[in-house]
Amino acid sequence: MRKHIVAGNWKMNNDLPQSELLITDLLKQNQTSDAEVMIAPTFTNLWQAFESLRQESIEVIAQNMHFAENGAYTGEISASMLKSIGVKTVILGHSERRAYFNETDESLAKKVDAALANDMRTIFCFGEELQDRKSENHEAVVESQIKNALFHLEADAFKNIVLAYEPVWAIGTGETASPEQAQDMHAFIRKTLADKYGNDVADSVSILYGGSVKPGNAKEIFGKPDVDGGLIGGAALNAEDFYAIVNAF
Ligand SMILES: O=C(CO)COP(=O)(O)O
Repeated sequence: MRKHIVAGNWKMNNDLPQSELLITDLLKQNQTSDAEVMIAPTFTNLWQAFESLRQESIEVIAQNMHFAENGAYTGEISASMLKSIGVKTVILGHSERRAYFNETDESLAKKVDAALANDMRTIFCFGEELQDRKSENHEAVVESQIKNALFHLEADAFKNIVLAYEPVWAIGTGETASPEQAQDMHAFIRKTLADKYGNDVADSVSILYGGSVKPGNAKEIFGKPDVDGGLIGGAALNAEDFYAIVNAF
């Protein structure tokens, strides 16, 4: 059985008091599903979030990290720094990192290696832009993003990899991929994995969907056989909305 995962990516939202408030609200919600729940606050709020949630079933994860262990990389954070405060999972390759901070498949491959070398789990994000979908190139784009950043790994590494398909045209736009579009792409991703690593690996990797998931559409999207969860942006900033999505399984 693959793990169901719902992760809230807070992006660059919430200062420390706002983060504390949202965590207080999250702790008032009831979980009725079997999903693993995660939140990814900004770096400055990670320690506080970790302390508040130490005894709870919500995992605190990071939005990004550098590939180097340490050194002259002003403004960056390493895997070992995250680990030292208890963070065990990191989101890598988000389309906003790729678009605004020049992250490439090549630099992401190094980040994935650094996370794995530190025994950290990676939620690896990828997805096509609108023009790729319009020109029916979406599968080729996604395939190359996955191959370039991940296919140097041994099969065993996929125990620590979660995939997140986030079509760029559906992020923060209110426009969602239809449940069928999500399912088609997730099945394609699983086949791409199976062709390289075999069915056992492909069937064990959780593939999340991200892009305007809301309480109103989560059930239908999560109902698809190859959708194992969601990476949630805007709706993760409200505790009730977020738990309505967590409980959509
Ligand atoms: O980018 C996302 C999660 O990483 C999705 O963001 P939205 O849910 O706001 O569309």
